[in-house]
Amino acid sequence: MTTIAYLGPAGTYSEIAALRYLQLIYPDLEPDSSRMIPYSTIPQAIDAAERGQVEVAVVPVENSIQGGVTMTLDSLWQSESLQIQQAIVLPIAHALISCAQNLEDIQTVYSHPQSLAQCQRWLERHLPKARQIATDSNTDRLHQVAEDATLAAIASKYAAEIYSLPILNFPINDRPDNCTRFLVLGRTAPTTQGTHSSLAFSLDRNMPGALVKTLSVFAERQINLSRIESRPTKRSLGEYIFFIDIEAPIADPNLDEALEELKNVTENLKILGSYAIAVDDIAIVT
Ligand SMILES: O=C(O)C(=O)C[C@]1(C(=O)O)C=C[C@@H](O)C=C1
Repeated sequence: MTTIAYLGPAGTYSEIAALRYLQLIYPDLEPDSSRMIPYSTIPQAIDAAERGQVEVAVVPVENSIQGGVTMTLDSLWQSESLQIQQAIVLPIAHALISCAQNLEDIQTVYSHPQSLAQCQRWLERHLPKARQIATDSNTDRLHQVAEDATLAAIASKYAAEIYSLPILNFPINDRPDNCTRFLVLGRTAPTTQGTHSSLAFSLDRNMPGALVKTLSVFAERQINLSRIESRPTKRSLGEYIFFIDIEAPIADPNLDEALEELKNVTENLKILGSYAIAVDDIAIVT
């Protein structure tokens, strides 16, 4: 059975996405966490898959409110062997978890920066005086929250359930349609037939119109792009890596031709994978 790295400790949305992945690849088995290994940060989980300590890592890549998860994008660009095996989109409904009797008793709220940002307006309205402390994951401080009624954490209902902690408010995300896309990353090519592909490339900054040239390679062939996002190369100001999602499998001859042409107009081109997307309206554990 597949071993999976995810952002821990137990109870994160990444764990829920990993359980969903197990359900997709072993539809006849009850998904269980025994082959899932929690890591403290997203780069550590990705690194474990890159080194072969686990078969795959399940990591968040994009949220509908906050956009790209930069740590994941940077690790993907640096990776030498990982391919996207599968994408999973999950609804994200946050709970305010605390042993406090009233909101007024809460002095500190812990959560991952993405989750704090997804609840920003609710926090400003209901907990204007509480300190917001960013943590490596949503479930990082749940043991402390269990022992001190002045503390709260933002995490899933599933997390509250597995740590046996009370939920003070639910849902507290600013938008009801909040959702996050997760990627399953592994060293082998995916076994299922892909529907989408992802690429990343850097450009020669001295080539005028370089970005337009890359985009017209797709436009000329009627290939639909569903996302374009940039990250700094970190070499110098004004140099970027572009991440592109394409609504076509890599085996599509039209895309194959486009990729050949793309090699001439990019400095460094990486094919990140061709994969299927599972979109869930309701998470298996909400
Ligand atoms: O997996 C988790 O629970 C996390 O803490 C990470 C994370 C993220 O980085 O986007 C995952 C999903 C939600 O969008 C909020 C936080």
